[in-house]
Amino acid sequence: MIEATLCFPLRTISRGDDPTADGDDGREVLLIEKRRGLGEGWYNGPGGKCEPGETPQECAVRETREEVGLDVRDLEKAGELRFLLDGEVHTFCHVFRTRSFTGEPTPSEEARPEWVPIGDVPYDQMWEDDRLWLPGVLEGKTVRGEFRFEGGEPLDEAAFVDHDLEWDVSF
Ligand SMILES: Nc1[nH]c(=O)nc2c1ncn2[C@H]1C[C@H](O)[C@@H](COP(=O)(O)OP(=O)(O)OP(=O)(O)O)O1
Repeated sequence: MIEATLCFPLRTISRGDDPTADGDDGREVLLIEKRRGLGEGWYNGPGGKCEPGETPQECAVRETREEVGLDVRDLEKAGELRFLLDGEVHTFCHVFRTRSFTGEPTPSEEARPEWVPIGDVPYDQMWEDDRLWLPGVLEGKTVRGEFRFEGGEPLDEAAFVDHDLEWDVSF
């Protein structure tokens, strides 16, 4: 089983009196377009696999720095997601969000970062499960979820079959 993390940096930008602004109040999330590894070509939060001896929080901080050059702090745990492949736990993923960070998002070999209004998150270019749990996470909720895939490795080519979700959990 792989233990992994995802981190969603959030900010609110001022849109002034822009009449074309939509209903997300200038709230944005930093997504990456993943350039290699699992989920290559899709959007996600920065993140990756935990290294031995590392806490999930430390992993999320390290991966965000490595992938997009942003130093995140004060991470808030927002979710625990279990991704099952053919009945076995493939990845256990800790999800964090934060409004505290320093630095400017910078592309790396692994990722191209992009600030996205939370109403414009490109769910059709993401893992199929994301549309089920990410909107709530971006609204400040906590979630525990299990997502079942079938069809063998790699996970990102397997079929998403079904899921269970529990909201407002404590960690
Ligand atoms: N079903 C799914 N939905 C989702 O949103 N993210 C998923 C997912 N399954 C895996 N992930 C994420 C969790 C984690 O951030 C990442 C793990 O992918 P990888 O194993 O390719 O990690 P990395 O590319 O960061 O590799 P390392 O740099 O070697 O850790 O994929």
